[in-house]
Amino acid sequence: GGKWTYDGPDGEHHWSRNFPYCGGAFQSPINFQPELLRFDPNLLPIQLQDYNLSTKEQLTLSNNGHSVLLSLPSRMHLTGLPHRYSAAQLHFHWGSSNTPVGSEHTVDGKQFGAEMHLVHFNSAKYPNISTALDKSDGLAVLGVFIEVGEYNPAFDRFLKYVNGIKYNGQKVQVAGFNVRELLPARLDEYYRYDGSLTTPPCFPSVLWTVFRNPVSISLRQYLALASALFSSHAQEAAPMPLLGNYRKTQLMDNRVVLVSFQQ
Ligand SMILES: NS(=O)(=O)c1c(F)c(F)c(S(=O)(=O)CCO)c(N[C@H]2CCCc3ccccc32)c1F
Ligand SMILES: [Zn+2]
Repeated sequence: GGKWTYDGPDGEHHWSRNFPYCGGAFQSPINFQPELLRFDPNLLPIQLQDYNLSTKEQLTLSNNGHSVLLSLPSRMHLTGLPHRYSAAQLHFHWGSSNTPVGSEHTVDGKQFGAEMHLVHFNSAKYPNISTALDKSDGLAVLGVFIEVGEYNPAFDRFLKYVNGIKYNGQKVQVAGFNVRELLPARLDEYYRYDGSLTTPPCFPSVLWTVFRNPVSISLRQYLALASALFSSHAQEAAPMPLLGNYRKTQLMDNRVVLVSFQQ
């Protein structure tokens, strides 16, 4: 599909011209408004299978001009959801160096420093993510709020390589690690709703699970994301910093947000 950006003439208000679903219903992200939350006792703790990758495993860290992505082997998967969902990649959304707020989902209007997404596809029903992408039961994304605060050694497993992927199209190999360490302690406390990809093509195909509790990274780690990366290619004359790569919150369209926690 066509090129798209987060601001300017190809920014989010124009996405629906080339990507019709972006102007449709059940879009993400959303604001978690306390009065619209409903406790659901049937929401099970999320179970991570094979998340502890061997250091012999090689993962690809890449800059695709929209975010920084880490490829994940499909052997990694989730249970505790309506289907088995296999991992595909994780990526981030962040703000800028002088405005360290860039999460996509918000809680009662509060935006966090950044947000990590682990994209999975319904491997019980579809052979790969490409076939699952536009199916209503195709994807499950885990969202993790990130706060700027204490240093987080788990994030340095890959953040220390971002200088090798400063420009769009660049990739480096990083050693496998325990991806569980990137997630908050409580996998039983989360927001759950039906939504979409937050970037074009915006397919309404995502079962969202956003964990209640944020993780923290240091300001220096945050700046590795928010000041080291460019959306432009290396050889382009005018380098374009990759900043503010988050979509604004979308209409609820009569959706209810379920929560697995009570107080
Ligand atoms: N917030 S979000 O909705 O989770 C989300 C992003 F924000 C995001 F930027 C990406 S992207 O970097 O791939 C650039 C956009 O195509 C994705 N990719 C997904 C969907 C698109 C195709 C694809 C193919 C293989 C693996 C993952 C994906 C994404 F799902
Ligand atoms: Zn995302």
